[in-house]
Amino acid sequence: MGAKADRARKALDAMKLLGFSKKQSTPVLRRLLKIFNDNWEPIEDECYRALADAILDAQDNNQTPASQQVMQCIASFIGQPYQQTFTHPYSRYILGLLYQGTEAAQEDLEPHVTTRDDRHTYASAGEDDNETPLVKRPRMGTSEFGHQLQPGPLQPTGSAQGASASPETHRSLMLAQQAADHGDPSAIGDALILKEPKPEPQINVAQVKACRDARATSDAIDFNVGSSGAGARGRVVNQAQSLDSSLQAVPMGNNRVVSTVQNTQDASSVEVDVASSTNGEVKMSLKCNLDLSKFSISMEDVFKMVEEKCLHSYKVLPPDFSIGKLMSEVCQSVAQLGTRHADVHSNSGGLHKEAVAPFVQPIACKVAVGTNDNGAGGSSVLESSEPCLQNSIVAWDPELANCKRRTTHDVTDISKGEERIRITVVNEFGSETCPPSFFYIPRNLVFQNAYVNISIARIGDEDCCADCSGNCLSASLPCACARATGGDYVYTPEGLLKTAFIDEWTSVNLFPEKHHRFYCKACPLERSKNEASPDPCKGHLVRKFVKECWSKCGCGMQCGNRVIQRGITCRLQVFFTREGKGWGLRTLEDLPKGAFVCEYVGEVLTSSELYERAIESARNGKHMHQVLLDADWGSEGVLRDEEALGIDGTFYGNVGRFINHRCYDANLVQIPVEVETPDHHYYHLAFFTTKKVEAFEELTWDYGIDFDDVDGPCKAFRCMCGSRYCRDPRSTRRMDRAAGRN
Ligand SMILES: C[S@@+](CC[C@H](N)C(=O)[O-])C[C@H]1O[C@@H](n2cnc3c(N)ncnc32)[C@H](O)[C@@H]1O
Repeated sequence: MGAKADRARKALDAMKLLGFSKKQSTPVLRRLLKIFNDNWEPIEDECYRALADAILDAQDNNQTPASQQVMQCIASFIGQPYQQTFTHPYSRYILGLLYQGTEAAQEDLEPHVTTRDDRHTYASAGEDDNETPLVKRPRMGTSEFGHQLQPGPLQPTGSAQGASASPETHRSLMLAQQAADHGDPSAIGDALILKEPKPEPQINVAQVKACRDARATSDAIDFNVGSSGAGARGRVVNQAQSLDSSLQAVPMGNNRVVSTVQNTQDASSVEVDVASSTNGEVKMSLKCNLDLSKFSISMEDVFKMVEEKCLHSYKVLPPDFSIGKLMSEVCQSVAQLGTRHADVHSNSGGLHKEAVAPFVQPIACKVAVGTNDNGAGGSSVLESSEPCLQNSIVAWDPELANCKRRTTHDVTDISKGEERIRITVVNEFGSETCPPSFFYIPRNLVFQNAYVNISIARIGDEDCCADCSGNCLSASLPCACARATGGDYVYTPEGLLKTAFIDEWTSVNLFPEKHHRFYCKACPLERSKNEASPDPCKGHLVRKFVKECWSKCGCGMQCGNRVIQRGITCRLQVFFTREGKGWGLRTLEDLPKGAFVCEYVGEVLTSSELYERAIESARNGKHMHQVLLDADWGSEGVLRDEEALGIDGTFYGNVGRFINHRCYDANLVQIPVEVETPDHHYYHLAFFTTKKVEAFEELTWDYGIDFDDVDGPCKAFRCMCGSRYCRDPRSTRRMDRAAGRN
């Protein structure tokens, strides 16, 4: 028996001991081997924990979709049997992708395929609830203050690859699951990080088994859901009664979508039918083979029962979860897809335009100009007498964002579809339904004078790996891009930043006094404050860079040395903090140490533009939210103004602008990442986790504020981070510490 077969046998034996059959374990093992490029170690680690987790995950995927829960509830109300015998279509889809190219793909999957549009259709039928972690993952445990807080150089804690194979494995699989939860098959490709993108399978309609033993009298349950999202009405009708005449059910491809939930073994089926009219109404109906003629069912009771069932199945749902809302969202999605469809048609000559539903407002809230809608809530943003620009965030005044323009936030996705994953907004404590106004941008934009020269010609051979192919991390020798980090890649094969690097960066940020500072001869910052006689430079921390492969490299987008350029992949939520810090950002899933969360994104400004904005805001008694890109100013000689850059997330930004400050033991660290430009005038500022973070924990970073600097021009907010190491002398934690109470 070959070594590989021997290892496979051992793995299957180990699974057998855990109660998993060979049939259950074999395809999952094949899949893991593919994910890990035939590397057995992460699979064998911790007594095959990754394999066991993956098998459980595959089983988890057999969740009951909400539409089917509705049918079950109705069946149970009228006392008819309802037997669930199907597989979750998305889990099937994930498996389809994971198994592609393997024998298992052909062996294990029934012919079930769906087109991109049909997946939307199915998602519309109540499957795609991105707002909530429908499948609660097992927690990985959090080590409190997981990294060193003692001054002094941090010791690398060993190779991250070996040290935490299991959580990393877990994360790969979680990402795949979450991608499927989101109905985003393209995300699955990335979740698998090292897999080549595969062509999508093709079929017309999402089909799953359902309603096995139901009687065949074809009744329909119609839900009239207001397109404004105001609520949901329902009634049960006989199939003979068709959709209201006001709602023209037009053929699929215009404004009607039909998703058949069908048992492939018998003829019974549940049909989800969504139609929209030209006056903006959207109507959804579920048709099932149940004899409802003798029963009068309250939709309220049905919804309540479905909600309870969802809670039972999915474990974690937001407090305001309701089937009514889910239905509303289905209707909005139909309308939005209809609008996109309209655009396509109008661009191609306006044909069919009249058949398309007008745009229906998303669940949204408008923020009025000039309202005193300070997202920072109870936190005291003290006003500065003088504009201030430091190496990190100084203070933030969301009101300032309001004074320029007013925008509308979609609380079901603050990114308005700009990110690959939806980012919801919730406020469990206050009356403000959404954060103050700003424009969401997923990537930095140059404001005006900043010199951001992205040019292929400027990238020399030494700054790219043109001869590479596929995934640089699996090459026998590190490519040229790894030279920037001492010839070693900073990422693990699972896409996590290695522990040694995180600890090093964290140390620089936490203990700047222990690290090298660069003092400019002619500091651009001081120059922008006073060109005629600038003050001496106050020093800039020298920070190490990550260098990712990019377009001039021969590798592909799936290369393991490309992480931040793929964008946000973890499930995030903007929420209102209870401590009075205003809005914050949290994760909805467990994250291992080293996970990329998001970039700090905003307008790229020159140091004098930043300063001008700071003056303007100080004049209004306001502060701004600016970060300097000064990590490598020391190697640049004398910088011209247009080369000394910073990022301002006040008016245009991404979720990074919601990350609050925490003294010392923050769970994120900001790291400079070079992607498109070899010089370090411009770079990306990326947030990675410094330790394991549990689902629903707030994400924080240490702004580096010196709270003791009471004489300086900048008056920091009163810190409410709650850390036992809080530096703010006004914080109760620090006062307690000073009094020897903790
Ligand atoms: C980058 S913004 C973070 C998002 C902000 N909380 C919001 O509502 O938009 C920074 C501002 O948040 C508030 N903030 C952040 N961390 C804080 C903390 N630890 N304690 C009190 N306020 C905090 C301060 O008003 C600060 O100026």
